[in-house]
Formats: sequence, structure tokens, C-alpha cells
Amino acid sequence: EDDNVLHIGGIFPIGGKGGWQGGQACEPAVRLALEDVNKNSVLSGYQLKLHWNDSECDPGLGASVMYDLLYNKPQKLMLLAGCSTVCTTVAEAAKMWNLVVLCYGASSPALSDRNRFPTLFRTHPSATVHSPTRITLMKKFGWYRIAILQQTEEVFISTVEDIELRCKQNGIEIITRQSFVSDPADAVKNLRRQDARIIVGLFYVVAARKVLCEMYKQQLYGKSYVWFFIGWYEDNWFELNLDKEGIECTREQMRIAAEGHITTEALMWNQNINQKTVSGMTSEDFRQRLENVLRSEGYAIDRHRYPEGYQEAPLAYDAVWAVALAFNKTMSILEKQGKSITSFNYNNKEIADHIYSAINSTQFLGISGWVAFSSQGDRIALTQIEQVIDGKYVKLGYYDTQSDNLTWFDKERWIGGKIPQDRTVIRRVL
Ligand SMILES: CC1(C)CO[C@@H](CC(=O)O)CN1
Repeated sequence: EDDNVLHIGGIFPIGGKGGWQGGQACEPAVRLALEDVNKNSVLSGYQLKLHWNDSECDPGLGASVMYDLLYNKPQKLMLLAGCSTVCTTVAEAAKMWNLVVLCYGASSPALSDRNRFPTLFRTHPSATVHSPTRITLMKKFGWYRIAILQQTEEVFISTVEDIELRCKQNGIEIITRQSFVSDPADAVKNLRRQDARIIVGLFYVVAARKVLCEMYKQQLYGKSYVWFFIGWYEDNWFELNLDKEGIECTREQMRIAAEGHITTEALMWNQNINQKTVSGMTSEDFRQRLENVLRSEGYAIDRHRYPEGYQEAPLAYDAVWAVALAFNKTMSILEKQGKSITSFNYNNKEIADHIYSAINSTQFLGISGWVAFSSQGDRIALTQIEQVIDGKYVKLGYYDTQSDNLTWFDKERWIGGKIPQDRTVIRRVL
């Protein structure tokens, strides 16, 4: 067995239909990172080698890929994984092999649980990273009476629980919480009945198109309403697939309903595009290299045919750097004790603990921005706020949860020319 190689396992969602096939761009990004880490000999004399397979974002298949990786030589030192469902399964089992699991594509808030997932870290922020941003905006514009409309999916259910907790802490009243499985008509009707004006919407993009058309039909849009949508849908999502998905509104009606809505999303690409990161590349350098690799694999990038996971590719690239920097730290600590990381085995909790604490304290400037982990292994990330103005997304600002700092560009526009109110205001005629 070649003894100057450190082996890691990888589980990527490539094929299949359900969930997120983000491995399509994230596996190539990991390949670039391995190239860079080994070229820069970050592991001083050792090479990092990846053994991986496709989970199709299916937890069962992900589990069998994990067992194949663990029951076949060479022994792996940690696991990379994507998709919330696969990370849940892999991270819950991995502790039995004393393996750290680093998830580059898992947004579920349920994963922030050190009891269930004692060795899990993620470079992908939890969906709860939007919550403090939404609360900050509500307080900025004086909205203390809000409503929630959500799809009944696990990730949105746990996100709503986080929003409820933070609203309570900030004196913001949630007047109603409506949910739907696939048809939002009744839920939207209930919003109107409760005179909801400020609404946080949590659903996947297909459901979002149904909600938007329902908003148009029931006239829950325009100058008296503010909708918060999730910001990681594709840019012109509200004009796409209308026939294919049986949306009964025209593009023009969808555009009218969408005008003015606000989105929040976690930043996954370092915004300072001239800033050199730990690899020596800027995020634009990385974009060029990744797009070249994707072109060579047949994606028509120049015709905007991107693979899934393109947005999250920096998270996968940075995950490999986090592993390499943590292994480097672990190796120097072990050497001082006359030990070697290569003597790690699945029963060796001592070395596993060294790897865990090394990752836990790893911080660096990556392609996705500053990489650091919370005590629950969550990615600490900035969020970006946008608003649809004249049918196009305009950047309104950024929010840093850690420092509670809102960078605001004063670009927001209100259809009625003034900030919408969170309730009907009865003017007392004296
Ligand atoms: C922003 C998004 C699309 C959220 O889901 C992640 C996948 C998952 O959580 O399973 C990938 N990134």
C-alpha cells in the first residue's frame, strides 16, 4: 500500500431525479481542489487521494456507497458527502467508524445536532442562516406582524421553527402559519383572510411558481404586500416552465405578481472577486477553471447550460482545503508525539479526536469566502439580500450574522412609493 498517500471517501449526488444532483459540478470542483492541494504539497510529502461513488441523492444508495468505501481497502480518513438526506444517514452512521463527515451540499437545519451527528461539519450553510437576516429586515422596515407560508418539507418545517423562535425573541408576531403539500390555493386564501401583509415563503422553486400564480389570482401582491422568497432559485424562475408545470398564469401576470419581492440567500462565492484566497486563486479564477472543466465534460456553459451544483461548487472546493489544512495540523501534532496519522484505523478514537478538533478550529479564506465552523459544525456564512425591481433581481445588501452587521445600498423600491405596512391602518378622522 503506497504509504505517502492519505485516502478519503466521497459520496456525490450525480444521477437520479429526486432532491439535488449537485455532485455534477461539485465532484469536478473537488477534483480541482485535490489537484491544488497536492500541487501545493499542503500535506508536506503526502498526497490526498479521493475514492468516491454516486448516491443519486438517495440515502439508501448513499449508505451502500459508504459501506463499500469502508469495507474496501485502502482505509479512509474521513468522508465528503452532499444532499441533506444522504448526509443525515452517513453522518449518523460515521461515528461508529470514528470518521469525520464534511458535507458540502446539505442545508437541512436538522443536521445542526451534535448529539445525533457528533462528527459532522458542513461548508454548506444551514437554511436557518436566512432567519437572522429576515428578522433584521423586518425590524429595519418596522414589520412586527408577519405570516408564514411553507411547503410541508422537512427542511422548511425546521426552518420555520427557527424563525418562530427568533420572532418571539424580537417581539415579532406571527399572525398565521399556512402550509401546503403541493397546491397552495387554500393556504393563500387563509393568508388573505387573516389580512397578512408581510409573508415569508418557504418552498422549492416548482411550488414557488404555483404560489406566485395563486398570489396573482387572489391579488395578494403589489403595493400593500411584501413577500420574502428564497434566493437560490434560478434568476428568471418566475417566467420558466409555465406550460410544462400547468401554471395558469401568463408570463406577464407572473412578472406582475413577482415585482417587488425580497429574497435572502447564503453567499457561496466570495464577493471580493479580486481577493486571492488560500489556494492563491480569486473566486473568478476558480470560476474560469471550473467552467473549462465543465466544458470539457460536455456542458454548454456558453449557452448557460450549467450542471446542478454549479452554485455550490465553491463549497465542495473549500471542503477539500478544510480537510487538507486540518490533516496538516493533525500530522504535526501527532509527529510531536512520535505518532503518525497513517496509523489511524476505524477503532482509533484518539487520532479521530485529533482530526475532529483540527477541523473544528480550521479557518481560512476560501473561494466561498471566510470558512469557519460553529460548535455544531455549521458553516458560518454571509447572506445576500435582493429585490425584484422591474423584473430583475437587484442587490439590496449583505448581512453578517456573527457581527449583526447589515451592509445596505439603499436601492430598495416600493410599488406604492412608501414602505408597505404590516397591517391595515385605520385612520382616525378627528
Ligand atoms: C441551496 C441548496 C439548493 C439547498 O439544498 C442543498 C441540498 C440539500 O440540502 O439537500 C443544496 N443547496
